[in-house]
Amino acid sequence: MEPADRETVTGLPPGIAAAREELTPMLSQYADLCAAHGDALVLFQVGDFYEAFCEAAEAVARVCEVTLTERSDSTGDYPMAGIPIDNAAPYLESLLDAGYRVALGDQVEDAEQASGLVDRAVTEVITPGTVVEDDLLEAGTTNYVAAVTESDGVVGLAAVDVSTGECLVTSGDRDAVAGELDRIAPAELIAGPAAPAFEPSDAERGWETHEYDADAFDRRTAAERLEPYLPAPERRFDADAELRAAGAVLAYAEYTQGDDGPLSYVTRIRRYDPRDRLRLDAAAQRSLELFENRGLGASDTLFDALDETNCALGRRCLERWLRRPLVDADAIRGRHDAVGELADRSLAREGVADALATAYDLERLVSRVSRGRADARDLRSLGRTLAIVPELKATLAGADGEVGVDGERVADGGSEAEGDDDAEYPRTDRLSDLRDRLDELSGVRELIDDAIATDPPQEITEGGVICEGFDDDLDDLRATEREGRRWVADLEASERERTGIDSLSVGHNQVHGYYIEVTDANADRVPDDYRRRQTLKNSERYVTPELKEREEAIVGAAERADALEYELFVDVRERVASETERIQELADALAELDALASLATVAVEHDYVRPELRGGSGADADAGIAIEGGRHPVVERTEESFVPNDADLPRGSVAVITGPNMSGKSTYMRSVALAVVLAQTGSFVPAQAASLPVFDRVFTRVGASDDIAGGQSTFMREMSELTEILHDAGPDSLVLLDEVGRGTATTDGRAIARAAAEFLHDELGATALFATHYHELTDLADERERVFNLHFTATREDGDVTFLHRVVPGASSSSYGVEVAELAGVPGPVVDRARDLVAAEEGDRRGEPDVVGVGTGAGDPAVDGASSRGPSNQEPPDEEDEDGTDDGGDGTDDTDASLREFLAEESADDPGDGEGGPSGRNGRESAGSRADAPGDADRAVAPDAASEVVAALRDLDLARMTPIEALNALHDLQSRADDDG
Ligand SMILES: Nc1ncnc2c1ncn2[C@@H]1O[C@H](COP(=O)(O)OP(=O)(O)OP(=O)(O)O)[C@@H](O)[C@H]1O
Repeated sequence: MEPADRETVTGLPPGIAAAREELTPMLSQYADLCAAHGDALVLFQVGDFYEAFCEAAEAVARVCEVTLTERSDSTGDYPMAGIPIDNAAPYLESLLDAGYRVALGDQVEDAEQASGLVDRAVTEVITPGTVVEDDLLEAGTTNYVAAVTESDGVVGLAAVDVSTGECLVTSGDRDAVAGELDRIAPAELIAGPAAPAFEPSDAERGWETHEYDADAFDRRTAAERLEPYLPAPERRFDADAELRAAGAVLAYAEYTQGDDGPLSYVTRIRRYDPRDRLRLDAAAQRSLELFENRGLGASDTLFDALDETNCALGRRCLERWLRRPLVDADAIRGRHDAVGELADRSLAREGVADALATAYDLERLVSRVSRGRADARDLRSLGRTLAIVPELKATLAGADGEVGVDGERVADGGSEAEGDDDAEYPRTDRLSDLRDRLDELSGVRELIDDAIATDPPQEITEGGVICEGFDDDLDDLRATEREGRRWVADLEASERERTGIDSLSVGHNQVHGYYIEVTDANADRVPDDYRRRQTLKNSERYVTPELKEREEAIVGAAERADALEYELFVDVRERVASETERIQELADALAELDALASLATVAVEHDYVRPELRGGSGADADAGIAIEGGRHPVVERTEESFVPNDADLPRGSVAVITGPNMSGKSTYMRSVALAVVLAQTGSFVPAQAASLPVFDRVFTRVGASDDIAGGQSTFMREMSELTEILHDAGPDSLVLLDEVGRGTATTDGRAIARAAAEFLHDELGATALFATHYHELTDLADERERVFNLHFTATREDGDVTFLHRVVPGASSSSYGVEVAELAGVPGPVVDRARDLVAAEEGDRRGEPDVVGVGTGAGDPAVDGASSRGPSNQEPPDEEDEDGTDDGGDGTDDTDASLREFLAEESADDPGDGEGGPSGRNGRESAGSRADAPGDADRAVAPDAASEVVAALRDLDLARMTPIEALNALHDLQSRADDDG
């Protein structure tokens, strides 16, 4: 969102610029910071507030809903608005939401020590992609800023998460980088010179793009910038564009963190090749509902189904894995091994989960530590997280009394299993490796334990953060302070005794310090050494020379102790920061362990099975998908009785799936694709058994009304997605096509669907699942070697339609539309009539005598009219189509049509007109024109009440109705038929 007045409030507000010559020293300092941060709104620390002035103040007041005040000084009268520093987060969030970048101009010297104007500097520029404040970041998520640029025809992409220090670099052609951007979904994108434009394919996961200093993308500048992070950077990247993008994104990240030099916590710059990961573009992520589900509740996503992580580190890791599943079979098997071991070892799994539940977000903590922003509580949290490491290592090595897979009890990790060393834990390389990577960092932990108080205050300048015993000087100062206070505490008793005044009391206040209070009634008994300090209504307050001396000693010791504590704290923080890299490596290991344990928990709790990975070389090279009793991981949790289905898809085969609406086609196809995605993520899969090849890309194209295409032309979108698939898919791709072609006129749609299926099979060799209502596509099974048909069925019981959700071989009856209408209770005459019309149309196409109105269609009430080869089981003895493959394009289709298609075509003025589009299918318009259409009189319309119902039936715009709307409409028609009857 770009605020309309952004340019007047970012950089130097015009009001300040106009008064440049007369500004007070403070405003002049403000003006300098504004001028240096032309793209940001500067918030300027004045005591406990961040203030903005003039037009910037107006924006802050409006966006943050705070009061706009007027300030007067030698500059003149001008508006001012401020937000409290100790509760700045919600206001900063509002400013970010309103599209501003915010520069924090902090006081960088102690106001009390400053002679004259306090020094201020911008310590951080808060932007959507570079926020580091916990309050502004969602736990367990990543927040990237990315940079793109093009060089030598290669597009480079670099992304950094400033809150954790993670940095990713890759390159490719424009499409590959677009796919990666969709996957990474940065909050902010900075574009270098010559960078192609990248629009998010999903507005809700969109990024804000802006251009950034072209110099930062310069090769030499970028290399210099990278040097402290990565020695000899020129040799580390595959492409020049990668180096430039990486240099620029780090330049931007440094700028937002106050331009204080290299970010020491960015220690892991990871270069990767998009081809090393299963490619899942935004369309696939969306239609497989990996991270979002806009149909069901927002939480009904694959990620939610898998997320049993116990800490933010693991959650981020699992998300990364799911966004970028593996393609290397050994790496995948490594994860499966570990998941399997954790699934088998319930004690270890639970131990890991319990320990990790107490882990803090180590990545964000350590980045705060190395930025010098961590407080004492952060260090304590870090220490507590380190404390779980020994426990985790022991748990992985086999806790006391752990029961082995074979049911044998395993003590202390020792082996008791059948004389082999199987029971040595961890059993798998992956978990052993993880255990070895669990660095106890005992030095850091002991330092924190020894130095930092157990429950320290948030403020690090006011004492109470360093433990006693850590530093002798500090202990001495605290002892002096304590001794002084004890003396004061005893003073009351001793003075009462000395003076004989029982009501004498000793107290303290901020202004006057310690005092001895005596009521006026006892004034005459006050000793000579008392000096009056304050007069109250009925009493006087005094000090004695000794009390004053003690007070000075106490205050002096306390102040020096506070200052020393701060120094000690900063020193401890720096010592911890010097171990940043090791802590980050530990964070990685904890994250992976949590993600693996989460996958194991899901596998156990939801009865997943380890998939066998096939493919590669030898006899297995052509192995395809073989799933027994597969389930949809999300739908099975919401559907009380989910029906498992098998999937047997040889490599390069195309399954044409037919069946009524709502019968389960989409769910089935998605279950298959999700099994592939899950397996390559390292997860087990929801099935009884699964054997899967490793795919390199999953493509999906779901039907127009299943898609959330906003205001776009759905057909156009459908076709561009199809284009991408037909360009890019290959033998290692899995393709899901759900009702391709339904967004346009039936004849065209059918032709496109068929041609696409043929191309997938003949040219691309991709493994594909193709759900369609175009029954003619089932003919392909006769014509193509690796095309086969599957269908879904429904039955009726006591008048209720029941979808069996079971996939069976063969094609469904071509007229399932009519049969579902019958099952739903559409009156008999209408169903019969519809059946006649279908038969007539089929007859017409085959040049048979017109059967319209003859009323042949008794039909079989069971919908499961499977025929393994295409046409309806109600057809007259089949006369083989002569050219059943290829005339879709001319509009004179020679195959049968379902009722729905028939009606849709009937409503178009010219069935051969490919321009029909959605408006050509508007039932209402075409019904009007039909009355005058030549030949209409020939069409026998039943002379009874049903004719009205038939007319209404025609008026339905089936192509645009949801299944529920269709059922409601049928219900309505039925009521009307009943009324008429
Ligand atoms: N195997 C199954 N077991 C139980 N319920 C299922 C199963 N498959 C699907 N369903 C239920 O049926 C509903 C419809 O399924 P789905 O959307 O897959 O049907 P469809 O045939 O693709 O429909 P359409 O052709 O209208 O897109 C789902 O929302 C789900 O609740």
